[in-house]
Amino acid sequence: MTHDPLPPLRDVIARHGLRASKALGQNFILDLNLTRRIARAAAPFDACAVYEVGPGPGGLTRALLMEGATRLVAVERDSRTLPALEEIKPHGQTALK
Ligand SMILES: C[S@@+](CC[C@H](N)C(=O)[O-])C[C@H]1O[C@@H](n2cnc3c(N)ncnc32)[C@H](O)[C@@H]1O
Repeated sequence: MTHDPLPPLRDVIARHGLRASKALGQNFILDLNLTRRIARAAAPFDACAVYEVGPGPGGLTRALLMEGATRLVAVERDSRTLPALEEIKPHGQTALK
């Protein structure tokens, strides 16, 4: 996906009642321009499997998909974020653990 077809991350976070937990070191990046810059710094993803540790609600995950990651495995310890991550799943070959 080259554009973001998903609702704004801020809305997704609100809809799922997510709050960043200090105990889990959480800090969710809402700025898609910033997450895309981060993802671009790691690109290109041709023929790569991308492993993302700690996607939270998926801000960087979306950006990785938009910048060309087609095989993405995201591992998150906070199960509260899984419903938000599930919304991203149909937009890439994404595995959630
Ligand atoms: C700073 S937040 C990053 C959030 C996200 N990447 C973003 O784009 O905003 C770090 C994330 O790592 C997760 N985390 C912390 N320890 C972890 C672990 N051992 N395995 C998987 N996820 C972990 C936290 O629950 C949190 O969601």
